Amino acid sequence: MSVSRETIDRLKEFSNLVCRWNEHINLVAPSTLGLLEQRHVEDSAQLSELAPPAHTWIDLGSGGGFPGIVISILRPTTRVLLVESDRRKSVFLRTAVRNLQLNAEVIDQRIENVSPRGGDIVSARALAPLRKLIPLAIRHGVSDTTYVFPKGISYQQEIAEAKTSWEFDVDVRPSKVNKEGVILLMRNFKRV
Ligand SMILES: C[S@@+](CC[C@H](N)C(=O)[O-])C[C@H]1O[C@@H](n2cnc3c(N)ncnc32)[C@H](O)[C@@H]1O
Repeated sequence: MSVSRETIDRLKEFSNLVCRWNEHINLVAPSTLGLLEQRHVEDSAQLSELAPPAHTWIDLGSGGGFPGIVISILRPTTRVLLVESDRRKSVFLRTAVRNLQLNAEVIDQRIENVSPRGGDIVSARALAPLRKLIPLAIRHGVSDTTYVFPKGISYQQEIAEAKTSWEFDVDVRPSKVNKEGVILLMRNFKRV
């Protein structure tokens, strides 16, 4: 990842905040905290490299800010909306947005209840299998939205399952961080 010194400092500031809050709430699995930068920060940052430019990026189920806060640090001119229904996590996300003065908004509601927001990009990491994720995500997209979903080893099975209900274009990119993982760049969903 080639970014400015200032951006690296902001990513470090965010990682430090995650570590401090993780003593009180489970933002990331404690077993992954030692590898926070690689497992979570770089894994999130690679989504920004793969996705096209955007005015609005909507991250569903942002949890501890992955990828939403990382995207907002890397893309300061993109408006990032972070949807997270867990009250304590949304308080954490608001604290991160305020401390880092990010161009981002936290929506502390269930995705199903949020009015459609028309994102140029919609992302979700570790939220749900594709067949459940697609209906949640497409409510927040428009006709040319790119959907960015990091997935693990069972991604082919998830795609096959989703194809029983949906037609779509999918571009499968290897993850730079997880050798069994991929990033799905999806577009043009239509009900079968
Ligand atoms: C497994 S965590 C993943 C968090 C983060 N994206 C990551 O990769 O570390 C899933 C998150 O989605 C949130 N979530 C699950 N279902 C949701 C819903 N229907 N609406 C809003 N948030 C939801 C949970 O509270 C949780 O923080």
